[in-house]
Amino acid sequence: MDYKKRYEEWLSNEYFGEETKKELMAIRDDEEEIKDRFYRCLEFGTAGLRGKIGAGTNRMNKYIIAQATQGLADYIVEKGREYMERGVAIAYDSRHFSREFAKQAALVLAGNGIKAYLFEDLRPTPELSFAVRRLHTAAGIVITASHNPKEYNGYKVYWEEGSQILSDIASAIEKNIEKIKDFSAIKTAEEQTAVHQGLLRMIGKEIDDEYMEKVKGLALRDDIDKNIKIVYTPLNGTGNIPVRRVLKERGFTQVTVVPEQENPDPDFTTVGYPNPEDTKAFAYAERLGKAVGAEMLLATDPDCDRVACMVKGRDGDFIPLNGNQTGALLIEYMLSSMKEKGMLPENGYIVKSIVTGDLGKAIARSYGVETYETLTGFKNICGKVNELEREGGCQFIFGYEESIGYVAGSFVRDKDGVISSMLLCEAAAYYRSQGKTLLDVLDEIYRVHGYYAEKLISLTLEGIEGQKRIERMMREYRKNYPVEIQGRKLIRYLDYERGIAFDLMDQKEDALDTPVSDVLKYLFDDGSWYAVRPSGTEPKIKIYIYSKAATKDEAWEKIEDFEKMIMAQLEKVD
Ligand SMILES: O=P(O)(O)OC[C@H]1O[C@H](O)[C@H](O)[C@@H](O)[C@@H]1O
Repeated sequence: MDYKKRYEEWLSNEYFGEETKKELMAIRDDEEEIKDRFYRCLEFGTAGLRGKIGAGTNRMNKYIIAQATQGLADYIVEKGREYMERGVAIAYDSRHFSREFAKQAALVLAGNGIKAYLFEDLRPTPELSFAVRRLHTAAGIVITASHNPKEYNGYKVYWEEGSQILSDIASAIEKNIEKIKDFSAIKTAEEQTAVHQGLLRMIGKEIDDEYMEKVKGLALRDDIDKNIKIVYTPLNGTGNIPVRRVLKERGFTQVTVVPEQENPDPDFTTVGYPNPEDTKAFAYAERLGKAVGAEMLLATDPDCDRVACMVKGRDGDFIPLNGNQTGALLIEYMLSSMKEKGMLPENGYIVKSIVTGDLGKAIARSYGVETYETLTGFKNICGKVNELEREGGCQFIFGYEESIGYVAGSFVRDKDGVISSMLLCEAAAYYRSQGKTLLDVLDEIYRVHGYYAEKLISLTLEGIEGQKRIERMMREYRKNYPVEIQGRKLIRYLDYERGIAFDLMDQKEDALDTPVSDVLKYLFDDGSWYAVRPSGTEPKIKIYIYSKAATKDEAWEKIEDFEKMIMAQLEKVD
């Protein structure tokens, strides 16, 4: 169906309310806007459905939520009675309409005879993963757009092991969605009826308490200096209550929370783009940090599955740590503490993505710990954990990505900003008791393993035109890529879409055993490499550049050379 037909259908079908029709009537003469809202239906990307809030098939609204949930409900019904009774746990964040969308999803499930466990108020995404495992539900839903700007919302789906669905279930749900030709076929229960029939149950404190105990159970040491001064910002999202609570219960007495960003604010008034990967999100925390003499700043993203930190440097300024550096520090802290305490398993492993740097892997190897790699997305990282758990014989220690997502332990199958905030504070407090900051420890790591540098470049290209240009860039780059960069020679490239790895030395092609994904990765003879891929959560093309050298300057020189060459190549594509 073309976009115009979809638009007309939404205007004429009685299922769509007056508000929606009014919103759509207002864009009647704006062809571009109609096209943008209706040229496609939202699809499951890196982290579920994600889009701008508004009326249309390419937008997030209660109809799209109902439609997606009907698709999920059909999938659960196909699985049988037992799955329907086990039901679905639902959480939501602080965004516009998150609460309403969560309720809508619960009522569609109930309308299909599936039990819904709805959190009474906003909760971090990882707690939903915990709830799925704890309540033994068939599935889970979180209404969140993570760190996207305020105009966005999203819909993440979890399956019974507590991790986000992979492409097999996502395409089964998408097929079910396609079958819904008429929105009025979606079954929705009345709230009262759902409660009365035992199909809608509220959950809250009991899950919080158990989750908290589990998180604290991951603590590795108590010989730490808990007087470390920390400034924390939940960026107006869901982290405020759980992160504060875990730090308090672990005995950290000097935690100050940024007051302007403490409470939920769907407009993210003080931060704009609430992504702690971007150091601008730390502006308020930095100011407060200087005023109170903090040694470390922490920021969780709005659904609190990710955390970033900044550490006070020698001159008093706060220095940001990127996801690769924080991951490396957490690996070093965890593995060295486990080793010291005789807790390091012989068959332990960590998981990272193919675009995450190699320093964590080098550290893990030095402790005899294996590293597995997956495609981008925590669903893939935790999917690997699920798979290895089924096979048995090895023990998961830590999973992480360069995009500041980390998890430890086995009770949450997603990245967890609460767990990682606790571990980061613990690590910082432990090293403080030895007179070191996390920056000092990072330097020690570089001295032992070599200097690793990395740069992530994201080009934002919005709308249909942007999407097309990203497609063109990927298509062109696939055919035309540099084989030499300032004397460094390309030795191997991997094309995850075509499922091949090509070795330039012996001109040999191997098949990759990873699922198909639009990612290109180029490896050079000096150990440097880079990858190019479209983002699955934002209208961006992402370029990840990595180098390793004996010194910092040398490592950065390489990054700059690579950046110039890659960007020149990409910018040729208009
Ligand atoms: O690079 P993108 O496709 O935008 O994904 C960025 C991040 O999005 C979500 O948070 C996923 O759970 C992460 O695993 C992923 O790294």
